[in-house]
Amino acid sequence: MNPALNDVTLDFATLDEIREAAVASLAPEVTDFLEGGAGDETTLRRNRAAFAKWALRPRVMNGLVAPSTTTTFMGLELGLPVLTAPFGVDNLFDAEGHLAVARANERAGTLSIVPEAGSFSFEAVRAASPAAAKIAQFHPLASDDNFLRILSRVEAADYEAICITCDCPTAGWRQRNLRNRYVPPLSAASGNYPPTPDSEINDVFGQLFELDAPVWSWEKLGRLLSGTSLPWMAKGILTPEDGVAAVKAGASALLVSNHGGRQLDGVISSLEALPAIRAAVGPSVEIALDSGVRTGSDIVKALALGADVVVLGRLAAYGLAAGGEAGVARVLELLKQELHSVLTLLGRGSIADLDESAVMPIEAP
Ligand SMILES: Cc1cc2nc3c(=O)[nH]c(=O)nc-3n(C[C@H](O)[C@H](O)[C@H](O)COP(=O)(O)O)c2cc1C
Ligand SMILES: O=C(O)C(=O)c1ccccc1
Repeated sequence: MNPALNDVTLDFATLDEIREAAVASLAPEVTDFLEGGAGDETTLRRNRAAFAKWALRPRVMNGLVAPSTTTTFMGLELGLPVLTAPFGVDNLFDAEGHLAVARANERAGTLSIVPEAGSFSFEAVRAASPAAAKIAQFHPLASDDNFLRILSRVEAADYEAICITCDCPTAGWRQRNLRNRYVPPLSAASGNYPPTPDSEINDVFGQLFELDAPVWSWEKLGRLLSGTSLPWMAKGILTPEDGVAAVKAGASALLVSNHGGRQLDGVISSLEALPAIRAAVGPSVEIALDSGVRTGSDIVKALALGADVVVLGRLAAYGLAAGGEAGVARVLELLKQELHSVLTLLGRGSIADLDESAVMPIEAP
């Protein structure tokens, strides 16, 4: 964050202004790292195009009063059907990183998914905001011992749910970073791995830079998580087959995601993937969706097509870069206001009222 922006943060009138302020405050190679995708960025573009292929179907004059946006996800209460995404190397965007993200979520009544590869430890983020830092994300990478050690820390710090990132055994082929000769600093991803002689940081995140990294199995993941009483969600699901496999391994929730177009270029958008995954796992499995969510009407479309909540990656990071805690809080506030406007104009009194009748497929404009 540019400190000069501090006192004007609440003047941000639109989410686009927040993105512009973020880009203005970051070095160009950091902006490319944040905004870029893998390969030709086909999937990155597709994530946005997918939302434009659905129109809203409003019902008017139905006597509704102010819409309700409260819900629950994985047993946790939310004022909005929104979580912020686990994004690593967060002190590249603001010195307070996920401490600020969690505090902003607390202000909005939403929750933060706290990353293993963040600049602050799970314990520190939880302490900064026990009300919002309730879900810890970690990677099925490197040794079983390290995975179980992280799990124990998350349990001891009183996190209430877990998110396992399943689509990132190795980093995607990110051409902007290659052209910029840019690799984000390992130190910014080391909040959970302070540099001691026996630190395993290089085992865990070193694997992200290996091309032929070993990939875990559902069977192994399910076995290592069988000892925890915390519910877990599988992040990075794009097919009904993997949705069903994750549930079989013990997941109670799925995060339908292509990692914001940053992993395998050429895959479908998460919004396109969602309906078949919902159909395959049925109504009892909770589903979150990320990758391309940028507006209140995007939230409505994702929920109408089968998601229970959405997760914000770039939008949260833009807020952080534009104004630290206040910037993220402003992102969440503007989204909430837009969501209220859209629900009222759509004639839906609560997010539970969002089903397929709220949308129709159209030719992309
Ligand atoms: C800078 C950055 C860092 C990220 N780091 C992680 C990470 O450490 N773990 C993870 O599971 N996903 C990570 N992601 C992916 C996000 O959790 C999320 O899936 C993605 O940003 C959603 O798409 P969106 O940015 O279009 O909202 C990262 C994303 C960005 C932009
Ligand atoms: O950049 C990413 O998408 C990502 O997942 C990540 C993972 C570890 C450290 C930093 C970013």
